[in-house]
Amino acid sequence: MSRVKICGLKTVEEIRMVNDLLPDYVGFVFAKSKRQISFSQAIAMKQNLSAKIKSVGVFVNAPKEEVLQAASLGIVDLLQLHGDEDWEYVQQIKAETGLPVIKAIRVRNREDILRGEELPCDYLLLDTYRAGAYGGCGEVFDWKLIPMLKKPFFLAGGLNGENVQKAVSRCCPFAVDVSSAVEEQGRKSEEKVRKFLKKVREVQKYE
Ligand SMILES: O=C(O)c1ccccc1NCC(=O)[C@H](O)[C@H](O)COP(=O)(O)O
Repeated sequence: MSRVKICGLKTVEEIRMVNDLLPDYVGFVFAKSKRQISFSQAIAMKQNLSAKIKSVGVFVNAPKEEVLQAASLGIVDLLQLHGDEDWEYVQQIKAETGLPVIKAIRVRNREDILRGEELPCDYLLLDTYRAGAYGGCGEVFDWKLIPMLKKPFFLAGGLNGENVQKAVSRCCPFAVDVSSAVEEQGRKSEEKVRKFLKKVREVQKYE
């Protein structure tokens, strides 16, 4: 049964909306992005978030102190490292925060994914590679590149209400992750999030 992460929420209103729909995870983007939020925004959002939904802090090559601060503020239940963080960085963040770590891999080829498996993280997140952008691009990568993996993985990159059932059946991810396709004018759309969740839950009913 694939879980669902809705990434890039920016407001308490969006939090109230997902509290009714209950995805498994929401992502708070602290990296430079059109979806970037501050720690004080995240505090208000986490205070209003249902205890049934876990919050994931998304960082790109951040100073370790920044990640440790987010962990100590209690605004994140998991950490997503979405940049070029190496083995030592991942290991240190995991040891010092005690939080589960998701390491994002921007996939160009199968070797990128296999190298990711060697990192001391709890989960991988497989996303589309696009030069000059770290994430949230809304583009699909070639799922045929995904090998058999030992680690559970989040599948990201251009997922939407039309392709997510195929993605779940073909790739069997631990979770699917979406951002761009559930937005309307830069905000998460209730209708699109609802449809995405329905599609994921539907495919699993028939398996
Ligand atoms: O979403 C962003 O703006 C972002 C910026 C920098 C690093 C990571 C970012 N997002 C991480 C995610 O987990 C997204 O959900 C993932 O990249 C998929 O996005 P999309 O293809 O738009 O569904």
